[in-house]
Amino acid sequence: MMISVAEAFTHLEALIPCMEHETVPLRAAHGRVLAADVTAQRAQPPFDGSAMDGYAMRSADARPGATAKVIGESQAGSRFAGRVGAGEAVRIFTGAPVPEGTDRIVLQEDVDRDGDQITLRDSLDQGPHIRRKGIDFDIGSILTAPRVITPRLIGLLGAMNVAHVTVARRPVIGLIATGDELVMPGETPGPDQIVSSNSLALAALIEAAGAVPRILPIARDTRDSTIAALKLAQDCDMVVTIGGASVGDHDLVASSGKEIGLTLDFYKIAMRPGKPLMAGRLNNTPMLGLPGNPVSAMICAELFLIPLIHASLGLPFAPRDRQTAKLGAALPANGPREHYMRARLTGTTVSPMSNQDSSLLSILSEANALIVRPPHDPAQPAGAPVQIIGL
Ligand SMILES: Nc1nc2c(c(=O)[nH]1)N[C@H]1C(S)=C(S)[C@@H](COP(=O)(O)OP(=O)(O)OC[C@H]3O[C@@H](n4cnc5c(N)ncnc54)[C@H](O)[C@@H]3O)O[C@H]1N2
Ligand code: MOO
Repeated sequence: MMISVAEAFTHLEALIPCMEHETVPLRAAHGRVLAADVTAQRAQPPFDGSAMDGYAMRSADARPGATAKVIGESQAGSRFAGRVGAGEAVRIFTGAPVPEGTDRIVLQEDVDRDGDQITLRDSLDQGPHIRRKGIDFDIGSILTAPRVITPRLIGLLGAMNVAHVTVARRPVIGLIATGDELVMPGETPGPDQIVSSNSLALAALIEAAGAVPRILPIARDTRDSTIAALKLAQDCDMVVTIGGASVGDHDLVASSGKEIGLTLDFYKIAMRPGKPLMAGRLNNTPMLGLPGNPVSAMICAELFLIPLIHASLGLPFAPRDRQTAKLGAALPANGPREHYMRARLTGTTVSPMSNQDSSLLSILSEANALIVRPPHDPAQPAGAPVQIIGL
């Protein structure tokens, strides 16, 4: 019995690998998921600072035509130590601490200087061009987990002087391709063989999602070879098989796996492509069995494996985001399976690719979106709204 895509997603929640935490230097934290809240070790800026190059004065003195005596200099990294009184100014540069007694920076463009005397021009602006202490963040402010550590976040954490962060360990995903027809990428295929391109594509997808792929030896179409490969995967955080999922005489993943402790939560979903998807546990290790067709494998990985990886890292377990777009061409009625059609999104219009066969990698690589069609969706005219998932 086929279950729906939504039901499959619900089943998968119980299979999310549970990752422990580790501490890494901030420099190595890009792309990781923050696992514990972080406290700012300092305020930013740590003092009232100038936002411009100019002169620090009392705002009461900053009038067109006024004059002031320059009594010192404040530069970034080295402040003016004294106090500034009425009729006085301090030469100041962007990022420098604002001297005591001043509350306003006058731009150097608005000043004529003669020795240690300045005269303010008529073009004076409102100012004050001062960045108050802690305006960006205060000492002790909390950055909450979980969140993905982006380059922008690394900048923020660096400014907080947080040198190490606690992150979820990256799950190791064992990848097992199955089939006598496959050779490892880079080897020379025989006349009836093909390259296991799925292994490479899935490894890249897994890496991009924040996990560590481990490409295991190809399982040949025998019980012994399939069992041997599955056993190699048992110390991974999750095992992903490719192919051998359907009903053919040589589709051995489920039958061989069961001999060594594989229990399936589901097998077959009402989805196109991806019907023979299966999921369960190989003893304690979560297992996802992808169909072998290259497009089916990639789309199932996009829809199910990426959310599983994200959730294992501590992010919410959620289906891929969907948007609405306008159909660029009419579509016939859909069959009983939820159809994920390879498509090209241009602006707000999405057009299905001409051939939806689940073996076509060239079409998959040209696509930048999937149109999601519900089971039994009636025919749709061009211009109708449809749901899409970005690729
Ligand atoms: N009688 C039926 N036949 C099939 C059904 C069905 O319901 N009844 N379902 C079809 C559907 S839908 C799919 S999807 C495929 C999936 O089958 P498997 O998961 O068992 O995949 P394989 O048979 O092993 O391979 C299918 C196809 O993909 C190529 N392949 C496999 N692994 C790789 C790899 N690592 N890299 C690149 N290409 C790979 C393989 O050579 C085959 O061409 O079953 C249909 N059949
Ligand atoms: O469901 Mo299969 O994945 O279409 O080719």
